[in-house]
Amino acid sequence: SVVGLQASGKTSFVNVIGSGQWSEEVVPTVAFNFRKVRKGNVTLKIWDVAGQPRYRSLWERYCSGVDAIIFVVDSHDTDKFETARFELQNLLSQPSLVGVPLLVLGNKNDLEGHASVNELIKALQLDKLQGRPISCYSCSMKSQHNLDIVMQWLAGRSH
Ligand SMILES: Nc1nc2c(ncn2[C@@H]2O[C@H](COP(=O)(O)OP(=O)(O)OP(=O)(O)O)[C@@H](O)[C@H]2O)c(=O)[nH]1
Ligand SMILES: [Mg+2]
Repeated sequence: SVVGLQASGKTSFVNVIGSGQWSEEVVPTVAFNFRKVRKGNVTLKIWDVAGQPRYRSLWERYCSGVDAIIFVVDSHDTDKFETARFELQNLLSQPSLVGVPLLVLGNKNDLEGHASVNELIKALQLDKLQGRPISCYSCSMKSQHNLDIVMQWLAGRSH
């Protein structure tokens, strides 16, 4: 399940891994989309959930029972880190999501002034989280930087 604040790049991520298609013009997601992506021997079934405030109450439902939660952050939009931290910590405090692996993507690292992985760990208080596997990568859907390690991580969560 892919969650995170609006305009962080969730749908761009799904588009890029699904079809290699990058676009500046992506329509904000309404509620959610489901997509199947085949990569080698692995088929990913992905919930791409909308990030605007009115849809955030859907996140928990779409994250329960999944093999991994991907939380996408716009690593260039530092003003939104506090809201991202709040929403992430709130989501992960749900009893239904205990133990579900978490992958945090600091997206848009093609933009000058983006936060590093260490800055994201601090801002989102990822070091406070316990009881689940957690990884955090800096990446860009635009340049496709680090998408290979993201795919490796996801393949490792498959069963
Ligand atoms: N520069 C840059 N822009 C990006 C990147 N990824 C996404 N964007 C842009 O960010 C904007 C929002 O992307 P979306 O993929 O629609 O974001 P979203 O998280 O799905 O947003 P919601 O569906 O509203 O929750 C679009 O204009 C994208 O082109 C990136 O890696 N670099
Ligand atoms: Mg979207």
